[in-house]
Amino acid sequence: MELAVDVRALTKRYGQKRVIGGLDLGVSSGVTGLLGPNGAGKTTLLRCLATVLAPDTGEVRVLGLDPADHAQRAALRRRIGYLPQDPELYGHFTVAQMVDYIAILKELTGRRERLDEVRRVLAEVDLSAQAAVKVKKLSGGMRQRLGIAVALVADPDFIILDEPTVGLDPEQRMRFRTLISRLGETKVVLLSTHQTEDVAALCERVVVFRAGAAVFDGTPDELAWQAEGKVWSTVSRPAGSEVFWRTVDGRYRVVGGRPQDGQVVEPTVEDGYLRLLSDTQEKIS
Ligand SMILES: Nc1ncnc2c1ncn2[C@@H]1O[C@H](COP(=O)(O)OP(=O)(O)OP(=O)(O)O)[C@@H](O)[C@H]1O
Repeated sequence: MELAVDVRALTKRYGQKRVIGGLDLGVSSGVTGLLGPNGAGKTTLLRCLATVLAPDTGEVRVLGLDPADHAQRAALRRRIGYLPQDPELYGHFTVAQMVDYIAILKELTGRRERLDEVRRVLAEVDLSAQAAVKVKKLSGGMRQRLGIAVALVADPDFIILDEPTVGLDPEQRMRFRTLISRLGETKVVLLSTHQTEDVAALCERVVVFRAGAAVFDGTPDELAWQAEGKVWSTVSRPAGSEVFWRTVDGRYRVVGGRPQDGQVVEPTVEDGYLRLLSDTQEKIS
């Protein structure tokens, strides 16, 4: 199967700072999540794939097209939907006008066709009732949903979402998961997030980024297994330097070495992620 995203030896610097160093990544289908701490390079990678940033070195092919080539880049842009970290939305437009504007940029020329498309994507993100509201009057979560709607205009084959669930309330997050899971059946979706629950719920594959390198690539279950036998529940506060936090039942959840009186518990994706980060931190330091 041809890879939808094929990245070889990609590097990107900002001035002297190397943000991505020799990354290889292939994505074929479905929903892939990028996890990683702040500053790991997730947004930089997504911007390179969305053709808004050129890598310094390396090869990138998206949907078989080369973003470095002018004609292929234009062809690719027609097939990409992108939610940036800070989507540019025009406050004085209504919600419907904003989506219509993007539909024009996406070369939907017929008025009827655009009207249908505006209705379709607003319904997807549950914003139909706000179609006539000015963008500047939307709440943060509604703005985020509008950003997602904009990314879905013209039915793109490759959907890139940079922290799509930021600001969404629990109900809208569930709705978003259903939407993305459905899209993942026929489209390629790549999203970055800090929400390990979203990764567990909707990604078939997860890539963990750290300091511009992929330090894990596998299924959410495989990420959880990174912490197998290393997650504990205990009544007393751990004395060591392990990662731990207090849970609602008043006990402590510890990821690392066995604390005194610790009972081993089933790891989650979050546990696996924390374990992986502390392991790679130990190797870095
Ligand atoms: N335009 C820029 N100029 C200079 N440095 C930048 C620029 N954009 C990002 N950086 C730096 O590059 C590094 C990677 O940033 P990036 O936004 O790609 O990380 P991220 O993994 O998306 O982080 P977050 O989870 O906080 O969004 C950071 O150290 C950041 O400060």
